[in-house]
Amino acid sequence: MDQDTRIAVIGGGSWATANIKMLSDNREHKEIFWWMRNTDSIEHLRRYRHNPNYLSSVEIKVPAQHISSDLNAVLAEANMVLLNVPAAFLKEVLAGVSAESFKGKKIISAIKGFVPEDNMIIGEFMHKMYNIPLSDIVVLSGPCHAEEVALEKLSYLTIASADPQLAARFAGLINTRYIKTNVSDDIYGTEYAAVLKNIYAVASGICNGVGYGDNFQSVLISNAIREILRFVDAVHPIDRDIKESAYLGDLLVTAYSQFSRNRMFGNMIGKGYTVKSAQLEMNMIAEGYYASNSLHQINKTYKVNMPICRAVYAILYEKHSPQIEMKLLADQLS
Ligand SMILES: NC(=O)C1=CN([C@@H]2O[C@H](COP(=O)(O)OP(=O)(O)OC[C@H]3O[C@@H](n4cnc5c(N)ncnc54)[C@H](OP(=O)(O)O)[C@@H]3O)[C@@H](O)[C@H]2O)C=CC1
Ligand SMILES: O=C(CO)COP(=O)(O)O
Repeated sequence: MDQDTRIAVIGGGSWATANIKMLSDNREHKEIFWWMRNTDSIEHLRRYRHNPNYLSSVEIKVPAQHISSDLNAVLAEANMVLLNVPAAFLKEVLAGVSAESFKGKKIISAIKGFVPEDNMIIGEFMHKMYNIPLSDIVVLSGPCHAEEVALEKLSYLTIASADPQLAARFAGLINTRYIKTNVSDDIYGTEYAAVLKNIYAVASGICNGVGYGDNFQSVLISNAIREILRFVDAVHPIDRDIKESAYLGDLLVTAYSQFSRNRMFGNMIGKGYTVKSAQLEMNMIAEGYYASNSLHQINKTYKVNMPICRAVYAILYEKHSPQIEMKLLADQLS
């Protein structure tokens, strides 16, 4: 791979802002370009060097002329593309982009969600829709919340690719004093686990919202990791240790953290908010809501026993009572 790194970050939310910070703080030479849809935010960033709406304390060091709402222009500058828009909007954002625009570029997905209409993880979607070779795809996963990156709290990222050299190369571009990196070749398992844990974080929030305590939550989460293992083993059976940070760690941080949007969203649902009112209240993305529906569709093929995901789907999409569903679920956990 050429060492001249020109990386485009696509997305303007919290995690994109955190990724910009990590890439900027990392010492390896690189040029960074940034696409976001919000032109007011771009103006603000150019003048004041802070993203007005997400992680606004973070100082942005990307040159003003490298920040743009013209996606094709930003892609044209880059040889690496870090995708970071919520999965539900990825197709819409990429609507005017051809496979040619991605040709020869390395694609890093920092998204933790399914493309809704296609029910595909992002790596699979980019491979199938844009002909990106699997060996040019990198999955960037946690456990890591954007808010703690802003505070420079020590965090670990997992970087998965079928090409170990590419994974190591990207790790070398993002590690810093406060970011350590693990590399993995489990692109499917890393991505599926990162998407599924959002559904369990919603479940964790729902339980809290309806009044269950820490004792029950620990049982819920130990059952959740078994569900994740059953699912990833069914979809992509390889030898993996589910206790590694990319799987168990990401589940734990999202299910327990004060910063988790999925948990926050679930908590509101448990307290009786409708999906719409919870989404409006948050003003941030809870991927677990969309993932719940896609997982329900995907699992019609695999038929994995996933009672927690089934309960979350019933609450979010079939309008079942959170109290009753959680009571029914409690009888199935051990
Ligand atoms: N936050 C985190 O700690 C982490 C997040 N991730 C993942 O990163 C991805 C992005 O999440 P995150 O940055 O946190 O998101 P945020 O909730 O911080 O921000 C939401 C983003 O979505 C954009 N958006 C909202 N509606 C639309 C739309 N209709 N079309 C296009 N874009 C839209 C917003 O743009 P605008 O401001 O213009 O409305 C904004 O950039 C998700 O897959 C998430 O799971 C992964 C690891 C950690
Ligand atoms: O993926 C995350 C942490 O690893 C972020 O989770 P939330 O979207 O629930 O905040």
